[in-house]
Amino acid sequence: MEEKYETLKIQHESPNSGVFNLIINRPSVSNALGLNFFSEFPKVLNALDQNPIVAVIVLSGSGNHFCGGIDLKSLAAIADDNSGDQGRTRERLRRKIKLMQDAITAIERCRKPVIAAIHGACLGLGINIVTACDIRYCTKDAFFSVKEVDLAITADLGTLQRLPGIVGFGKAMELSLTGRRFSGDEAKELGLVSRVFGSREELKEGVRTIAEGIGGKPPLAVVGTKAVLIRSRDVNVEQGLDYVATWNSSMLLSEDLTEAISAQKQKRKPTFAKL
Ligand SMILES: CC/C=C\C=C\CC(=O)SCCNC(=O)CCNC(=O)[C@H](O)C(C)(C)COP(=O)(O)OP(=O)(O)OC[C@H]1O[C@@H](n2cnc3c(N)ncnc32)[C@H](O)[C@@H]1OP(=O)(O)O
Repeated sequence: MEEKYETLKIQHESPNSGVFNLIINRPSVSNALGLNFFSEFPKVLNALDQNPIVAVIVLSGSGNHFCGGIDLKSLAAIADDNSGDQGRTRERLRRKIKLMQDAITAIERCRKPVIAAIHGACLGLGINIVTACDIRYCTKDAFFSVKEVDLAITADLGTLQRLPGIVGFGKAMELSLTGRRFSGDEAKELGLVSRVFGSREELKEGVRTIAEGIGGKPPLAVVGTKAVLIRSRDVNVEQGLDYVATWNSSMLLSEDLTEAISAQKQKRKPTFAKL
């Protein structure tokens, strides 16, 4: 994790903390992201996932905005490939889109919770990213837009699949067809974010406290809750219950369980081994 990245920065909250800040780091272009983001992001998330010190990841943006969307300069490079036969050209583009989708889905594949802390603009690609996150918070001055439709793009990196489950089908349709801007307060009303903070400092501090809280919980139960909720979203109740039965039949009996129960009885703070 010492590696340098072009689009991202990693900060450990403090030496004793399980919270790591993953920061989108292209402030000079409002954190607009090009192709290199899609190769760096899943690599970094996987490294954080595999690192036992990491309990929770907080995703934020440097500079004035969370994410100004796809880098409009690189959008042309993604789509502008007309070499060779049409079939092969289209198949190449399909593969590129699938790789970009996988980069966003890496958030869900990461076992550790990923919390989005959003300030300023969260546009297009930004919405694809935050809808894949496990929890979202924002500042009062944050603004959002499912902007793809205005650029003649059918959003293809997850917004149309994940947003309806978060805000409801009708609202997702309205936001995606109009591409209209909406505020942090409306995002809260819609259920897109869980809480709105008055300033960026308050967002940072509030999210850090929440992340530290989750980071202090039994790690097996935290990763289990994320895995089972995401799985249950995509299958029916019976299949979801079957999945959690199998999950718990292999992971319920753990030292975490003994420690959690003892600590509660003894009215002390529990300590858990890292994952
Ligand atoms: C296969 C397809 C996959 C994914 C597709 C995703 C679709 C999308 O993401 S759609 C959304 C695309 N984004 C936009 O349309 C946003 C355009 N930008 C803005 O609206 C504004 O710049 C802003 C983000 C709201 C920021 O406004 P402000 O704070 O007033 O700063 P500016 O002076 O406007 O911008 C500063 C600097 O950033 C550059 N920039 C902003 N956004 C982008 C972008 N998306 N791509 C490239 N560059 C961007 C802007 O040009 C400025 O740079 P200068 O060098 O100073 O010009």
